[in-house]
Amino acid sequence: KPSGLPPGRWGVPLLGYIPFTTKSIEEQVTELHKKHGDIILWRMGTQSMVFLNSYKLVREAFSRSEISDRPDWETFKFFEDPAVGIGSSNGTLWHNNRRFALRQLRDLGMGKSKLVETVQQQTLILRETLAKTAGTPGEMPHQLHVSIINIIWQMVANRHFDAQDKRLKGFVKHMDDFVVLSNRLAFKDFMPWLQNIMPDFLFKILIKHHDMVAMKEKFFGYFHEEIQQHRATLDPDNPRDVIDGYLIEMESQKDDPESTCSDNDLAFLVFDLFFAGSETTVNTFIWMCYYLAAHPHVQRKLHAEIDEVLPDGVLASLAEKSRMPYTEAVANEVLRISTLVNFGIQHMASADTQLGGYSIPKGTIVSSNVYAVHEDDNNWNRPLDFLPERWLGEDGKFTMKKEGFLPFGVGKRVCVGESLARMELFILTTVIFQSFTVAPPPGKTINLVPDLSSFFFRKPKYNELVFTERK
Ligand code: HEM
Repeated sequence: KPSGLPPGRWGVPLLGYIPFTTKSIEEQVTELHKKHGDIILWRMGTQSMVFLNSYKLVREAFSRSEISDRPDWETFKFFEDPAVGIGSSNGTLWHNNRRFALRQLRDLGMGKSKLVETVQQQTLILRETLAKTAGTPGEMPHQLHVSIINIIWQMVANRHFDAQDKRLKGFVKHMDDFVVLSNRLAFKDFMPWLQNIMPDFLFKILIKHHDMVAMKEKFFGYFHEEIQQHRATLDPDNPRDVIDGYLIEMESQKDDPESTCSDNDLAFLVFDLFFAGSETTVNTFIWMCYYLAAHPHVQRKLHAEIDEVLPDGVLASLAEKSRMPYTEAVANEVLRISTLVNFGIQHMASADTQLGGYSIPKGTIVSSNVYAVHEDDNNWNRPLDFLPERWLGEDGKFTMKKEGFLPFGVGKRVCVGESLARMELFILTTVIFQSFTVAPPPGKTINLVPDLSSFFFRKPKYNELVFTERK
């Protein structure tokens, strides 16, 4: 092991350190954190993975441009070289796309009534769906997924679909299949030498190369079709959505040799907004329902605030947000305690650098251990308890505490959809809990232990819920 690297697991060449244990990566990283401190190294295959366990280190690292690239992984790039879109790209193209996306999300996602109305409408559809099964135990209806996807479709392509729409069903299925297939690409990223010792056709079977390529064509076919339809009906003076916005920008740069715009880039940008914006929001709301079902006294306070500020079924818009500190506190506490994206999205060092007194060579993968930060008792009093009150000042007002809070990341690659996600959570929570009480089925309890089987998400485990209509 070269000197100067953070402490941790090095292992053997090519394979790195392979533990013989059934423990999840999160459990193992937690053990390494306890043993070695706030910065640890774990060599997985050929990849040097550094995990940062304190807020201070994460903020310092992710504010630096030399630790703001994405890994050069096929799992992120999907056979595009160099990567395009926003979530996986680097350099000037990423910069341009990030600026573009932030501008679009600022115009469409915050306060502008069109998207707020869409979120309200989609939440009302969810409310109707829940009303049909009120009083009977069941899982969170699929309509939640459909509603969240429709909100993104509306913003991106000015469209929405019926829950029964075949195209939407195909779209949701492709998205799930894509996640499963992309896991196979990890072989290419973590053990690239396999490609040199295996016949090409066998390696392609291993990573399901042909299935992935076929899936990519089908999936991206949707977006290219949508882009063509938009181009054919574009009115530059009245942009309808993100696709129109991009096409206008592309046209204005058509004579600029430095322009990074292309149809393919736009298709990936659209994909990134769907991908980054749907599972995250859906699962955060499921966590919200689970925590409220498990903590009826919190739910009662939430109901009281909703009834006071939004009497007689008045629909929430963003105007009420500042008068609903408890609702905001509940949302923040759910984001903290559930830690959905437990290792953030991976960054990569684009140059040799130093961090926390250790060397970080170019190419090192750097992850935040968000779970460690969210349960750090230097940042939080009784971190393992669900206490929305921790977000309220003595005057009862909501106080945003940034130190030690990382659900959306921090620094140069911080989530571009945070304001949209917060707006969705606010409207979903107020509209659904205005109408319903949620509880576990009689005699049962809610299991709040997360499913740690996936590297990227700390998903809620399956729990049955009973939504009961409020009088
Ligand atoms: C509760 C919901 C959400 C959570 C918890 C969440 C969390 C995150 C996290 C942890 C990152 C990685 C930051 C980093 O690399 O350091 C991220 C990036 C990103 N998020 Fe979100 N997100 C949510 C909703 C959304 C929504 C609604 C959208 C847009 C529709 C979105 C779009 C993105 C994009 C495009 C990136 C990549 C940014 C870049 O690479 O520069 N997210 N998000």
